Amino acid sequence: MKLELRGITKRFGSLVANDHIDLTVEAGEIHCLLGENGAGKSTLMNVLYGLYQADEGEVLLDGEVQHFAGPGDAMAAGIGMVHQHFMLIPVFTVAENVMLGNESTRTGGLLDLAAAREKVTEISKRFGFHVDPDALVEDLPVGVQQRVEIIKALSRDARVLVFDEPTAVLTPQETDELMGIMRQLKESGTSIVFITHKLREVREVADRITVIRLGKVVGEASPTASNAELASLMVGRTVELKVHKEEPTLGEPSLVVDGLTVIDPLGHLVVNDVSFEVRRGEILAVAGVQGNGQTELTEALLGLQERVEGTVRLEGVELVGASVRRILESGVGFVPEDRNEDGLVGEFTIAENLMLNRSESPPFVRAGNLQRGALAEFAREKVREFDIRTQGIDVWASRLSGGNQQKVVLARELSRDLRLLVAAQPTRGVDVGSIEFIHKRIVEARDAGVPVLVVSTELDEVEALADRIMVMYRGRIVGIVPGNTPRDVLGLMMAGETPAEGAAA
Ligand SMILES: Nc1ncnc2c1ncn2[C@@H]1O[C@H](COP(=O)(O)OP(=O)(O)OP(=O)(O)O)[C@@H](O)[C@H]1O
Repeated sequence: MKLELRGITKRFGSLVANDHIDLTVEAGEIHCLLGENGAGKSTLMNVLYGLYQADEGEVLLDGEVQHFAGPGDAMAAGIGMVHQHFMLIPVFTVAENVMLGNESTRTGGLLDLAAAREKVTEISKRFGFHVDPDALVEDLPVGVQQRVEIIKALSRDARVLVFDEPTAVLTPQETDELMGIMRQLKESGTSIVFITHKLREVREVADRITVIRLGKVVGEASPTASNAELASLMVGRTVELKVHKEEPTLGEPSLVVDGLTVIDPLGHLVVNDVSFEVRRGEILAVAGVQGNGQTELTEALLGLQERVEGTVRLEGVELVGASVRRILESGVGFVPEDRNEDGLVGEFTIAENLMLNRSESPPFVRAGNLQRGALAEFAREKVREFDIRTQGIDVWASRLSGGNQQKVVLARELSRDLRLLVAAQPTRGVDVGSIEFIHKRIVEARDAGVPVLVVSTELDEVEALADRIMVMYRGRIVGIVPGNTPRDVLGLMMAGETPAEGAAA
Protein backbone atom coordinates (compact mmCIF):
# COMPACT_ATOMS: atom_id res chain seq x y z
CA MET A 1 0.00 0.00 0.00
CA LYS A 2 1.30 3.45 -0.87
CA LEU A 3 1.53 5.89 2.01
CA GLU A 4 1.68 9.63 1.57
CA LEU A 5 2.03 12.24 4.25
CA ARG A 6 1.35 15.70 2.86
CA GLY A 7 2.26 18.89 4.66
CA ILE A 8 1.97 17.39 8.13
CA THR A 9 2.29 20.04 10.82
CA LYS A 10 2.04 19.28 14.52
CA ARG A 11 2.50 21.88 17.22
CA PHE A 12 2.87 21.49 20.97
CA GLY A 13 2.12 25.00 22.22
CA SER A 14 4.62 27.23 20.48
CA LEU A 15 6.86 24.32 19.50
CA VAL A 16 6.51 23.13 15.91
CA ALA A 17 7.47 19.46 16.19
CA ASN A 18 6.51 18.71 12.58
CA ASP A 19 6.66 21.55 10.08
CA HIS A 20 4.92 20.78 6.77
CA ILE A 21 6.45 17.34 6.38
CA ASP A 22 5.99 15.49 3.10
CA LEU A 23 6.85 11.80 2.97
CA THR A 24 5.94 9.15 0.42
CA VAL A 25 6.46 5.43 1.00
CA GLU A 26 5.75 3.16 -1.94
CA ALA A 27 4.29 -0.32 -1.57
CA GLY A 28 7.10 -2.77 -0.85
CA GLU A 29 9.59 -0.08 0.14
CA ILE A 30 11.69 0.26 3.27
CA HIS A 31 11.87 3.96 3.97
CA CYS A 32 14.24 5.09 6.70
CA LEU A 33 13.50 8.17 8.69
CA LEU A 34 16.66 9.70 10.06
CA GLY A 35 17.09 12.68 12.29
CA GLU A 36 18.76 13.88 15.43
CA ASN A 37 17.10 13.59 18.83
CA GLY A 38 13.98 15.69 18.98
CA ALA A 39 13.83 16.16 15.20
CA GLY A 40 10.19 15.05 15.21
CA LYS A 41 10.30 11.45 13.96
CA SER A 42 8.17 9.85 16.68
CA THR A 43 5.72 12.72 16.55
CA LEU A 44 5.22 12.19 12.82
CA MET A 45 4.64 8.48 13.36
CA ASN A 46 2.19 9.19 16.16
CA VAL A 47 0.23 11.39 13.78
CA LEU A 48 0.24 8.59 11.22
CA TYR A 49 -0.97 6.12 13.85
CA GLY A 50 -3.79 8.37 14.99
CA LEU A 51 -2.29 9.00 18.43
CA TYR A 52 -1.92 12.70 17.66
CA GLN A 53 -4.12 14.86 15.47
CA ALA A 54 -2.16 16.91 12.96
CA ASP A 55 -2.78 20.66 13.00
CA GLU A 56 -2.35 20.75 9.24
CA GLY A 57 -1.79 18.30 6.43
CA GLU A 58 -3.18 14.95 5.46
CA VAL A 59 -2.47 11.24 5.43
CA LEU A 60 -3.24 9.32 2.23
CA LEU A 61 -3.32 5.57 1.66
CA ASP A 62 -3.33 4.46 -1.96
CA GLY A 63 -4.31 8.00 -2.86
CA GLU A 64 -7.25 8.29 -0.48
CA VAL A 65 -7.34 10.85 2.30
CA GLN A 66 -7.72 9.25 5.74
CA HIS A 67 -9.18 10.60 8.96
CA PHE A 68 -7.88 8.86 12.06
CA ALA A 69 -9.51 9.73 15.35
CA GLY A 70 -7.32 7.19 17.13
CA PRO A 71 -5.07 4.16 16.63
CA GLY A 72 -8.15 1.97 16.13
CA ASP A 73 -8.94 3.84 12.90
CA ALA A 74 -5.32 3.70 11.74
CA MET A 75 -5.15 -0.05 12.37
CA ALA A 76 -8.43 -0.60 10.56
CA ALA A 77 -7.01 1.26 7.57
CA GLY A 78 -3.96 -1.06 7.51
CA ILE A 79 -1.32 0.71 9.59
CA GLY A 80 0.64 -1.23 12.20
CA MET A 81 3.15 -0.01 14.74
CA VAL A 82 5.89 -2.05 16.33
CA HIS A 83 6.70 -0.24 19.53
CA GLN A 84 10.04 -0.32 21.26
CA HIS A 85 8.35 -0.90 24.59
CA PHE A 86 6.14 -3.81 23.77
CA MET A 87 2.44 -3.55 24.34
CA LEU A 88 2.08 -7.24 25.15
CA ILE A 89 0.61 -8.84 28.25
CA PRO A 90 3.40 -10.98 29.70
CA VAL A 91 1.24 -13.57 31.48
CA PHE A 92 -0.81 -14.30 28.35
CA THR A 93 0.17 -16.64 25.55
CA VAL A 94 1.17 -15.44 22.10
CA ALA A 95 -2.24 -16.39 20.65
CA GLU A 96 -4.08 -14.68 23.51
CA ASN A 97 -2.10 -11.50 22.91
CA VAL A 98 -2.82 -11.61 19.18
CA MET A 99 -6.51 -12.20 19.86
CA LEU A 100 -6.95 -9.18 22.13
CA GLY A 101 -8.75 -6.36 20.41
CA ASN A 102 -8.66 -8.10 17.06
CA GLU A 103 -11.96 -8.26 15.24
CA SER A 104 -10.88 -10.92 12.76
CA THR A 105 -10.45 -13.52 15.52
CA ARG A 106 -13.88 -12.77 16.93
CA THR A 107 -16.83 -14.96 16.06
CA GLY A 108 -20.31 -13.98 17.08
CA GLY A 109 -18.96 -11.45 19.57
CA LEU A 110 -16.76 -14.06 21.25
CA LEU A 111 -13.00 -14.12 21.15
CA ASP A 112 -11.92 -17.13 19.19
CA LEU A 113 -8.68 -18.58 20.53
CA ALA A 114 -8.57 -21.36 17.95
CA ALA A 115 -8.71 -18.80 15.12
CA ALA A 116 -5.97 -16.75 16.78
CA ARG A 117 -3.73 -19.83 17.18
CA GLU A 118 -4.25 -20.68 13.55
CA LYS A 119 -3.42 -17.16 12.47
CA VAL A 120 -0.21 -17.10 14.52
CA THR A 121 0.83 -20.45 13.04
CA GLU A 122 0.02 -19.34 9.52
CA ILE A 123 1.88 -16.00 9.71
CA SER A 124 4.74 -17.56 11.60
CA LYS A 125 5.13 -20.19 8.89
CA ARG A 126 4.82 -17.70 6.04
CA PHE A 127 7.66 -15.56 7.37
CA GLY A 128 9.71 -18.24 9.12
CA PHE A 129 9.19 -16.62 12.55
CA HIS A 130 9.28 -19.81 14.62
CA VAL A 131 6.81 -18.53 17.18
CA ASP A 132 4.82 -21.01 19.26
CA PRO A 133 1.22 -19.72 19.65
CA ASP A 134 0.95 -21.33 23.10
CA ALA A 135 4.16 -19.94 24.58
CA LEU A 136 3.78 -17.45 27.41
CA VAL A 137 5.04 -14.05 26.27
CA GLU A 138 7.07 -13.57 29.48
CA ASP A 139 9.10 -16.69 28.69
CA LEU A 140 10.17 -15.42 25.26
CA PRO A 141 13.41 -13.59 24.49
CA VAL A 142 13.01 -9.92 23.57
CA GLY A 143 13.59 -10.57 19.86
CA VAL A 144 10.79 -13.13 19.76
CA GLN A 145 8.44 -10.83 21.68
CA GLN A 146 9.05 -8.29 18.97
CA ARG A 147 8.03 -10.86 16.37
CA VAL A 148 4.80 -11.34 18.32
CA GLU A 149 4.21 -7.60 17.92
CA ILE A 150 4.78 -7.96 14.19
CA ILE A 151 2.43 -10.96 14.01
CA LYS A 152 -0.15 -8.97 15.92
CA ALA A 153 0.00 -6.19 13.35
CA LEU A 154 -0.01 -8.59 10.39
CA SER A 155 -2.96 -10.50 11.82
CA ARG A 156 -4.87 -7.23 11.51
CA ASP A 157 -3.86 -7.03 7.85
CA ALA A 158 -1.39 -4.20 8.33
CA ARG A 159 0.11 -3.18 5.02
CA VAL A 160 2.11 -0.25 6.31
CA LEU A 161 4.36 -1.07 9.25
CA VAL A 162 6.15 1.47 11.40
CA PHE A 163 9.24 0.36 13.31
CA ASP A 164 10.30 3.05 15.80
CA GLU A 165 13.85 2.26 16.97
CA PRO A 166 13.11 -1.48 17.04
CA THR A 167 16.71 -2.58 17.42
CA ALA A 168 17.56 -0.56 20.53
CA VAL A 169 16.60 -3.51 22.72
CA LEU A 170 17.86 -6.31 20.47
CA THR A 171 21.04 -8.35 20.47
CA PRO A 172 23.22 -8.14 17.33
CA GLN A 173 21.91 -11.52 16.21
CA GLU A 174 18.29 -10.54 16.80
CA THR A 175 18.99 -7.34 14.88
CA ASP A 176 20.23 -9.33 11.89
CA GLU A 177 17.14 -11.50 12.08
CA LEU A 178 14.89 -8.44 12.20
CA MET A 179 16.60 -6.99 9.12
CA GLY A 180 15.82 -10.27 7.34
CA ILE A 181 12.20 -10.12 8.47
CA MET A 182 11.87 -6.55 7.22
CA ARG A 183 13.20 -7.58 3.82
CA GLN A 184 10.71 -10.43 3.67
CA LEU A 185 7.83 -8.16 4.62
CA LYS A 186 8.89 -5.80 1.89
CA GLU A 187 8.96 -8.65 -0.64
CA SER A 188 5.37 -9.40 0.30
CA GLY A 189 4.41 -5.81 -0.55
CA THR A 190 4.34 -4.30 2.94
CA SER A 191 5.48 -0.68 3.15
CA ILE A 192 7.87 -0.06 6.01
CA VAL A 193 8.87 3.10 7.83
CA PHE A 194 12.01 2.40 9.81
CA ILE A 195 13.35 4.79 12.45
CA THR A 196 16.81 4.09 13.79
CA HIS A 197 19.94 5.89 14.95
CA LYS A 198 22.18 3.09 13.78
CA LEU A 199 23.56 4.00 10.38
CA ARG A 200 24.78 0.51 9.64
CA GLU A 201 21.18 -0.73 9.76
CA VAL A 202 20.05 2.10 7.51
CA ARG A 203 22.59 1.22 4.89
CA GLU A 204 21.71 -2.44 5.17
CA VAL A 205 17.98 -2.29 4.44
CA ALA A 206 16.93 1.15 3.28
CA ASP A 207 15.49 1.66 -0.19
CA ARG A 208 15.11 5.36 0.47
CA ILE A 209 16.15 7.67 3.27
CA THR A 210 14.49 10.88 4.36
CA VAL A 211 16.29 13.10 6.82
CA ILE A 212 14.46 15.49 9.10
CA ARG A 213 15.92 18.20 11.25
CA LEU A 214 14.07 20.57 13.59
CA GLY A 215 10.72 19.28 12.36
CA LYS A 216 11.44 19.81 8.65
CA VAL A 217 12.49 17.51 5.86
CA VAL A 218 16.04 18.56 4.98
CA GLY A 219 16.62 16.08 2.21
CA GLU A 220 16.85 12.59 0.88
CA ALA A 221 19.97 10.52 1.12
CA SER A 222 21.12 7.56 -0.88
CA PRO A 223 21.44 4.20 0.91
CA THR A 224 24.98 4.07 -0.43
CA ALA A 225 25.94 7.26 1.46
CA SER A 226 28.75 6.89 3.96
CA ASN A 227 28.21 7.10 7.72
CA ALA A 228 29.88 10.50 7.75
CA GLU A 229 27.61 11.82 4.98
CA LEU A 230 24.46 10.56 6.68
CA ALA A 231 25.58 11.89 10.03
CA SER A 232 26.35 15.36 8.76
CA LEU A 233 23.06 15.57 6.88
CA MET A 234 21.25 14.65 10.11
CA VAL A 235 23.03 17.05 12.38
CA GLY A 236 23.91 19.79 9.92
CA ARG A 237 27.63 19.72 10.67
CA THR A 238 30.56 17.36 10.36
CA VAL A 239 30.46 14.67 13.00
CA GLU A 240 33.48 13.00 14.44
CA LEU A 241 32.43 9.37 14.70
CA LYS A 242 35.22 8.23 16.99
CA VAL A 243 36.49 9.94 20.11
CA HIS A 244 40.17 10.47 20.55
CA LYS A 245 41.47 8.63 23.58
CA GLU A 246 44.96 8.78 25.09
CA GLU A 247 46.50 5.79 26.85
CA PRO A 248 45.08 5.62 30.36
CA THR A 249 47.02 6.78 33.37
CA LEU A 250 46.15 4.01 35.73
CA GLY A 251 45.81 4.55 39.44
CA GLU A 252 45.35 1.95 42.13
CA PRO A 253 42.41 -0.51 41.99
CA SER A 254 39.45 1.43 43.26
CA LEU A 255 36.49 -0.83 42.69
CA VAL A 256 37.25 -4.35 43.85
CA VAL A 257 34.57 -6.96 43.30
CA ASP A 258 35.14 -10.38 44.76
CA GLY A 259 32.99 -13.49 44.40
CA LEU A 260 29.88 -11.48 43.58
CA THR A 261 26.83 -13.66 43.18
CA VAL A 262 23.28 -12.52 42.56
CA ILE A 263 20.16 -14.66 42.83
CA ASP A 264 17.03 -13.30 41.21
CA PRO A 265 13.54 -13.40 42.77
CA LEU A 266 12.81 -16.69 40.96
CA GLY A 267 15.89 -18.30 42.51
CA HIS A 268 18.07 -18.22 39.37
CA LEU A 269 21.78 -17.63 39.71
CA VAL A 270 22.06 -14.59 37.43
CA VAL A 271 25.53 -13.42 38.43
CA ASN A 272 27.80 -16.31 39.29
CA ASP A 273 30.91 -15.78 41.37
CA VAL A 274 32.23 -12.73 39.54
CA SER A 275 35.54 -11.10 40.54
CA PHE A 276 37.22 -8.12 38.89
CA GLU A 277 38.83 -4.76 39.60
CA VAL A 278 38.54 -1.36 38.04
CA ARG A 279 41.42 1.04 38.56
CA ARG A 280 41.23 4.76 38.92
CA GLY A 281 41.47 6.26 35.44
CA GLU A 282 40.34 3.14 33.65
CA ILE A 283 37.27 2.19 31.63
CA LEU A 284 36.29 -1.44 31.96
CA ALA A 285 33.64 -2.26 29.39
CA VAL A 286 31.35 -5.19 30.02
CA ALA A 287 30.41 -6.80 26.72
CA GLY A 288 27.98 -9.60 26.14
CA VAL A 289 24.67 -10.48 24.63
CA GLN A 290 21.87 -8.84 26.59
CA GLY A 291 20.57 -11.01 29.40
CA ASN A 292 23.81 -12.64 30.50
CA GLY A 293 23.88 -11.05 33.93
CA GLN A 294 25.17 -7.58 33.04
CA THR A 295 22.00 -5.81 34.19
CA GLU A 296 21.95 -7.62 37.51
CA LEU A 297 25.66 -6.96 37.99
CA THR A 298 25.20 -3.19 37.69
CA GLU A 299 22.12 -3.34 39.89
CA ALA A 300 24.02 -5.27 42.54
CA LEU A 301 26.75 -2.60 42.54
CA LEU A 302 24.08 0.02 43.18
CA GLY A 303 22.31 -1.91 45.95
CA LEU A 304 19.29 -2.59 43.74
CA GLN A 305 19.39 -6.39 44.07
CA GLU A 306 18.08 -8.23 47.12
CA ARG A 307 20.00 -11.49 47.22
CA VAL A 308 23.67 -10.74 46.84
CA GLU A 309 26.72 -12.62 48.10
CA GLY A 310 30.39 -11.69 47.91
CA THR A 311 31.98 -8.31 48.34
CA VAL A 312 32.07 -5.02 46.44
CA ARG A 313 34.59 -2.55 47.82
CA LEU A 314 34.91 0.99 46.62
CA GLU A 315 38.10 2.58 47.94
CA GLY A 316 38.07 -0.07 50.62
CA VAL A 317 34.49 0.54 51.75
CA GLU A 318 32.02 -2.34 51.46
CA LEU A 319 28.95 -1.58 49.34
CA VAL A 320 27.12 -4.90 49.64
CA GLY A 321 24.36 -4.40 52.18
CA ALA A 322 24.41 -0.61 51.90
CA SER A 323 21.25 1.21 50.79
CA VAL A 324 20.94 2.60 47.25
CA ARG A 325 20.83 6.07 48.72
CA ARG A 326 24.05 5.62 50.64
CA ILE A 327 25.77 4.16 47.60
CA LEU A 328 24.70 7.10 45.42
CA GLU A 329 25.70 9.55 48.11
CA SER A 330 29.11 7.98 48.37
CA GLY A 331 29.77 9.26 44.83
CA VAL A 332 28.61 6.46 42.57
CA GLY A 333 27.15 7.77 39.31
CA PHE A 334 24.61 5.48 37.69
CA VAL A 335 23.18 5.50 34.20
CA PRO A 336 20.57 2.76 34.29
CA GLU A 337 19.68 0.60 31.35
CA ASP A 338 16.03 1.62 31.49
CA ARG A 339 15.82 5.38 31.89
CA ASN A 340 12.07 5.37 32.32
CA GLU A 341 12.11 2.86 35.13
CA ASP A 342 15.16 3.94 37.13
CA GLY A 343 16.58 7.10 35.63
CA LEU A 344 13.91 9.77 35.46
CA VAL A 345 10.67 10.88 37.01
CA GLY A 346 8.46 11.68 34.01
CA GLU A 347 6.25 14.13 35.83
CA PHE A 348 9.13 16.08 37.29
CA THR A 349 10.64 18.92 35.31
CA ILE A 350 14.04 18.71 33.67
CA ALA A 351 15.46 20.88 36.45
CA GLU A 352 13.98 18.64 39.15
CA ASN A 353 15.31 15.55 37.43
CA LEU A 354 18.77 17.10 37.28
CA MET A 355 18.64 17.53 41.04
CA LEU A 356 17.77 13.91 41.89
CA ASN A 357 20.42 11.87 43.73
CA ARG A 358 22.49 14.90 44.59
CA SER A 359 23.31 15.82 48.10
CA GLU A 360 26.74 17.11 47.14
CA SER A 361 27.68 20.43 45.60
CA PRO A 362 26.22 22.60 44.28
CA PRO A 363 23.73 22.52 47.12
CA PHE A 364 20.19 23.01 45.86
CA VAL A 365 18.60 22.67 49.27
CA ARG A 366 19.72 24.90 52.15
CA ALA A 367 18.13 24.73 55.57
CA GLY A 368 15.24 22.83 54.03
CA ASN A 369 14.67 25.42 51.30
CA LEU A 370 15.00 24.71 47.60
CA GLN A 371 17.47 27.13 46.04
CA ARG A 372 15.43 27.76 42.90
CA GLY A 373 17.80 30.29 41.37
CA ALA A 374 20.84 28.06 41.73
CA LEU A 375 18.96 25.06 40.40
CA ALA A 376 17.67 26.99 37.38
CA GLU A 377 21.12 28.26 36.55
CA PHE A 378 22.59 24.78 36.85
CA ALA A 379 19.80 23.27 34.73
CA ARG A 380 20.19 25.86 31.97
CA GLU A 381 23.90 25.22 31.86
CA LYS A 382 23.40 21.44 31.56
CA VAL A 383 20.75 21.83 28.86
CA ARG A 384 23.21 23.89 26.85
CA GLU A 385 26.21 21.67 27.52
CA PHE A 386 24.45 18.39 26.72
CA ASP A 387 22.43 19.89 23.87
CA ILE A 388 19.12 18.80 25.40
CA ARG A 389 16.47 19.92 22.91
CA THR A 390 13.73 21.44 25.01
CA GLN A 391 11.69 24.59 25.23
CA GLY A 392 12.85 25.17 28.76
CA ILE A 393 14.01 23.66 32.02
CA ASP A 394 10.49 23.53 33.44
CA VAL A 395 9.23 21.06 30.86
CA TRP A 396 8.30 17.63 32.20
CA ALA A 397 10.87 14.96 31.38
CA SER A 398 8.12 12.80 29.88
CA ARG A 399 7.54 15.46 27.22
CA LEU A 400 11.07 15.13 25.85
CA SER A 401 12.00 12.88 22.96
CA GLY A 402 13.63 9.58 23.96
CA GLY A 403 17.17 10.63 23.15
CA ASN A 404 16.80 13.90 25.01
CA GLN A 405 15.54 12.05 28.10
CA GLN A 406 18.69 9.95 27.98
CA LYS A 407 20.77 13.13 27.83
CA VAL A 408 19.10 14.41 31.02
CA VAL A 409 20.17 11.28 32.89
CA LEU A 410 23.71 11.55 31.53
CA ALA A 411 23.93 15.27 32.28
CA ARG A 412 22.98 14.61 35.90
CA GLU A 413 25.23 11.66 36.50
CA LEU A 414 28.28 12.98 34.66
CA SER A 415 28.23 16.28 36.47
CA ARG A 416 28.32 14.83 39.94
CA ASP A 417 31.42 14.52 42.08
CA LEU A 418 32.18 10.98 41.04
CA ARG A 419 34.21 8.28 42.71
CA LEU A 420 32.82 5.59 40.40
CA LEU A 421 30.70 5.70 37.26
CA VAL A 422 28.50 2.75 36.32
CA ALA A 423 26.87 3.35 32.94
CA ALA A 424 24.61 0.79 31.28
CA GLN A 425 23.87 1.32 27.56
CA PRO A 426 24.83 5.01 27.97
CA THR A 427 23.94 6.06 24.43
CA ARG A 428 20.75 4.07 23.90
CA GLY A 429 18.45 6.12 21.66
CA VAL A 430 20.98 8.92 21.34
CA ASP A 431 21.74 10.32 17.87
CA VAL A 432 25.16 10.03 16.23
CA GLY A 433 25.99 13.66 16.85
CA SER A 434 25.53 13.29 20.59
CA ILE A 435 27.15 9.87 20.96
CA GLU A 436 30.48 11.49 20.20
CA PHE A 437 29.94 14.10 22.92
CA ILE A 438 28.81 11.56 25.52
CA HIS A 439 31.75 9.30 24.81
CA LYS A 440 34.04 12.28 25.18
CA ARG A 441 32.52 13.05 28.58
CA ILE A 442 32.93 9.47 29.77
CA VAL A 443 36.57 9.50 28.67
CA GLU A 444 37.03 12.83 30.49
CA ALA A 445 35.70 11.28 33.68
CA ARG A 446 38.19 8.45 33.27
CA ASP A 447 41.02 10.92 32.60
CA ALA A 448 40.09 12.75 35.77
CA GLY A 449 40.81 9.52 37.63
CA VAL A 450 37.31 8.07 37.97
CA PRO A 451 37.03 4.31 37.59
CA VAL A 452 34.37 3.64 34.95
CA LEU A 453 32.31 0.52 34.32
CA VAL A 454 30.41 0.69 31.03
CA VAL A 455 27.97 -2.02 30.06
CA SER A 456 27.13 -2.11 26.38
CA THR A 457 25.72 -4.54 23.88
CA GLU A 458 27.06 -2.33 21.07
CA LEU A 459 30.51 -3.46 20.03
CA ASP A 460 31.14 -0.06 18.44
CA GLU A 461 30.66 1.51 21.83
CA VAL A 462 32.80 -1.07 23.60
CA GLU A 463 35.58 -0.48 21.06
CA ALA A 464 35.35 3.29 21.37
CA LEU A 465 35.56 3.34 25.15
CA ALA A 466 37.21 0.27 26.62
CA ASP A 467 40.66 0.12 28.14
CA ARG A 468 39.86 -3.48 29.02
CA ILE A 469 36.87 -5.59 28.06
CA MET A 470 35.16 -8.08 30.31
CA VAL A 471 32.85 -10.50 28.54
CA MET A 472 29.95 -12.07 30.42
CA TYR A 473 28.10 -15.21 29.46
CA ARG A 474 25.39 -16.87 31.54
CA GLY A 475 26.27 -14.87 34.63
CA ARG A 476 29.96 -15.66 34.54
CA ILE A 477 33.05 -13.85 33.29
CA VAL A 478 34.35 -15.57 30.18
CA GLY A 479 37.48 -13.47 30.18
CA ILE A 480 38.94 -10.02 30.64
CA VAL A 481 40.90 -8.94 27.55
CA PRO A 482 42.60 -5.77 26.25
CA GLY A 483 40.51 -2.95 24.79
CA ASN A 484 41.78 -3.56 21.27
CA THR A 485 40.77 -7.24 21.15
CA PRO A 486 39.44 -8.04 17.65
CA ARG A 487 35.69 -8.40 17.17
CA ASP A 488 35.80 -12.01 16.06
CA VAL A 489 37.50 -12.96 19.34
CA LEU A 490 34.92 -10.98 21.31
CA GLY A 491 32.16 -12.63 19.30
CA LEU A 492 33.36 -16.09 20.28
CA MET A 493 33.69 -15.03 23.91
CA MET A 494 30.15 -13.65 23.82
CA ALA A 495 29.04 -17.14 22.82
CA GLY A 496 30.79 -18.54 25.89
CA GLU A 497 34.18 -19.59 24.49
CA THR A 498 37.16 -18.93 26.70
CA PRO A 499 39.78 -16.76 24.94
CA ALA A 500 43.04 -18.35 23.82
CA GLU A 501 46.13 -18.13 26.07
CA GLY A 502 47.76 -14.72 26.01
CA ALA A 503 44.60 -12.79 25.19
CA ALA A 504 43.88 -11.94 28.81
CA ALA A 505 44.37 -8.37 29.96
N1 LIG B 1 3.43 15.35 24.17
C1 LIG B 1 4.33 16.32 23.94
N2 LIG B 1 4.20 17.52 24.50
C2 LIG B 1 5.10 18.50 24.27
N3 LIG B 1 6.17 18.37 23.47
C3 LIG B 1 6.35 17.19 22.88
C4 LIG B 1 5.45 16.09 23.08
N4 LIG B 1 5.90 15.04 22.36
C5 LIG B 1 7.02 15.45 21.75
N5 LIG B 1 7.29 16.75 22.04
C6 LIG B 1 8.43 17.54 21.52
O1 LIG B 1 8.42 17.45 20.11
C7 LIG B 1 9.75 17.39 19.61
C8 LIG B 1 9.92 16.18 18.71
O2 LIG B 1 9.94 15.00 19.52
P1 LIG B 1 10.00 13.55 18.92
O3 LIG B 1 9.76 12.59 20.04
O4 LIG B 1 9.09 13.47 17.75
O5 LIG B 1 11.51 13.47 18.43
P2 LIG B 1 12.31 12.25 17.77
O6 LIG B 1 12.80 12.74 16.44
O7 LIG B 1 11.48 11.04 17.76
O8 LIG B 1 13.56 12.13 18.75
P3 LIG B 1 14.40 10.86 19.36
O9 LIG B 1 15.40 10.48 18.31
O10 LIG B 1 15.12 11.43 20.54
O11 LIG B 1 13.43 9.80 19.72
C9 LIG B 1 10.66 17.41 20.82
O12 LIG B 1 11.13 18.71 21.00
C10 LIG B 1 9.77 16.98 21.97
O13 LIG B 1 10.19 17.53 23.17
